[in-house]
Amino acid sequence: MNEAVGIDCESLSVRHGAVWALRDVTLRIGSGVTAVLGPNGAGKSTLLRLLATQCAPSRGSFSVGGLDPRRQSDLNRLRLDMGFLPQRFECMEWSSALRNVEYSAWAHGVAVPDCNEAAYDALSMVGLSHVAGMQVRKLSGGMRQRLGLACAVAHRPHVLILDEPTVGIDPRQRMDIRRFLKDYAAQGDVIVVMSTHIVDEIQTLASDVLVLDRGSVAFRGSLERFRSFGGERDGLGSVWELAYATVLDRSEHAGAHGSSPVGSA
Ligand SMILES: Nc1ncnc2c1ncn2[C@@H]1O[C@H](COP(=O)(O)OP(=O)(O)OP(=O)(O)O)[C@@H](O)[C@H]1O
Repeated sequence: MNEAVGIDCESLSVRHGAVWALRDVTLRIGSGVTAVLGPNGAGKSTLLRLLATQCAPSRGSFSVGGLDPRRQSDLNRLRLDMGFLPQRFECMEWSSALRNVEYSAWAHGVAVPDCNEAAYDALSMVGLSHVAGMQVRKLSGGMRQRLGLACAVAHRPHVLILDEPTVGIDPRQRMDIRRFLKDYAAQGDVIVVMSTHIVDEIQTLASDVLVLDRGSVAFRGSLERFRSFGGERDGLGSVWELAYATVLDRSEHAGAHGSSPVGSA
């Protein structure tokens, strides 16, 4: 995969009964880290699950580097080059952390003799080498989250889809994970799409920002452009939180008046 490669979404929509969890999302996600923000229920997890090929859209389509997941051969290739950390990470509770990561590496096409080294590398990357032999059920919540990240990256995918990867993790470990993700994305031909409610963490990590609101794109643009909505600090929130609030306010206003959302692309 090269620099020009990205994820192209065309009118992506997901409907659950009467609820449109995602509505006509058309955008391109390039290499680097794209942070996905939005209120509870905005459609972030739905979008990430779609991109991770865990579900199909009700309408619309997307492709990754020209691979169209509607074609079985493309889907197979795509899944081997993709890592996904879902919001609720499930794994083999009675097996060791190492076994779980080895399994994930193997399931993503790593040759059997290489799985052990790949798993150790991944555990080391997320700071879990010291619990490699421990049963997963004995890990703390934050350790589990990091294990999920290790499973997602063990096969060194070019596309990494992460649903709130830093939730429940203490501040120091959060910093380590941000550093890890930044380094991972800096390989140049890697696409990282991650959702977060910790708006401030995007400044150290993201190159691009996507804000969803009620299933639609409320903002899509560079980190710098997003920041320009932040104005001056008023003591209640950081410039990033203010930018987020401004974008959502404008999105609500635009929705109420039937005009285009802020900065959508
Ligand atoms: N399986 C489902 N059945 C019915 N409705 C669903 C289902 N999954 C999601 N939804 C609805 O779709 C909308 C988007 O949900 P989604 O989980 O994508 O939001 P989110 O932005 O990830 O929220 P959060 O920040 O709380 O994780 C919500 O209204 C949710 O209730």
